Amino acid sequence: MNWDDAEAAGTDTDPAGRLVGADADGEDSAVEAALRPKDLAEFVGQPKVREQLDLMLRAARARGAAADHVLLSGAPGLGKTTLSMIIAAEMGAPIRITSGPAIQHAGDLASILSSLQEGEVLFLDEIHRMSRPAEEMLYMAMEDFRVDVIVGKGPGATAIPLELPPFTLVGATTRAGLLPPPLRDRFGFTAHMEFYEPGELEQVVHRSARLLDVTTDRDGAVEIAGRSRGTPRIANRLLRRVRDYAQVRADGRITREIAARALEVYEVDQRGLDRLDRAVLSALLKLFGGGPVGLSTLAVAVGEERETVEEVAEPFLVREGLLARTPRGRVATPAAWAHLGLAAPQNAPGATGQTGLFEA
Ligand SMILES: Nc1ncnc2c1ncn2[C@@H]1O[C@H](COP(=O)(O)OP(=O)(O)OP(=O)(O)O)[C@@H](O)[C@H]1O
Repeated sequence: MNWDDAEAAGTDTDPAGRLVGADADGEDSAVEAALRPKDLAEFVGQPKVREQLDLMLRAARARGAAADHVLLSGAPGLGKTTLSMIIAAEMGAPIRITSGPAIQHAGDLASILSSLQEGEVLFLDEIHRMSRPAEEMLYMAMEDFRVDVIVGKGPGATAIPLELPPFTLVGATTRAGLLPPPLRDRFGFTAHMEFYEPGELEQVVHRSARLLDVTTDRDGAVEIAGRSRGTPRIANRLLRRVRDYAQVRADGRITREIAARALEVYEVDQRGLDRLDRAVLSALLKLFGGGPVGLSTLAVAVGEERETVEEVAEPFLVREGLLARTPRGRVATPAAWAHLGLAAPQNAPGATGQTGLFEA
């Protein structure tokens, strides 16, 4: 598993209710629809993806043809579902939404494909989790707009070809590396969604605040954006919690001070680390002098499962440059000491003469 995959996989297992988890929770699903940008112009950030998609969609529209199949990869909460809806809206086409885990049999896919209208967008979330037979059926559907429906079983089984109307498949995955090359190659356009810059998240916060009818000044938005781990879904969720605080404990307006106080209550620090992230870092620094220490030992020290530390806390700590996974164990970087306000001892990893540790 490479680091990107680890980050993506990690967020799949976010404990329910984790304020800084990137997966959608029940409350998110309810409000996300209202906060989703409706067209490319409203979609914040990802300038390259936007420009490339814009060109592709304009050209398809001019030709009066269905757009090419699109593969969107990237961590949860970065806007893959939103973009798929925008693609449909820009093409003036209806959209059908399903996911890999929902398609366990080729027959499930055949019934969806055979009911598509001409030009319809089929959004297939978590496409890497589709069953093998369904995946193979999809190859032909994507390339030739045709599927073979197998009728009967054993030696008497026959394949009945079924023509499909031209459609656009938008596949989304957190794990592009897991897609078999024949599937990946059938997408005419592939986009990797990056984490958002603080300035972009600030725009997301302003936009959502407007839609939620809450007033935030510039510094308030900056404060929320800085704690949102590069992810619009988290920015929107933190905004909602700060709004609650502003309504109950202040006059309803969001300023830097209100945002900081609110997120202190919810234990999300200036860099977006929550209680679990800080517990891992704190154990690594205070109990093990910054490491190296084995994952199992670290997990016991924080009273969590090994998988929770590895898949939920570590990916973000690695991305932030606070923790490194080395062949000899987990190691805190000099930035970790600084973040927790501790002085690194002379012999801490990263101090003079110890740098080799960080080469994994
Ligand atoms: N570029 C953006 N501009 C403004 N809001 C955004 C942007 N990207 C995502 N959002 C908001 O973040 C929320 C999550 O986005 P979305 O559901 O599209 O993410 P996703 O990548 O599909 O996540 P998952 O992989 O969990 O399905 C939505 O409410 C959406 O409004």
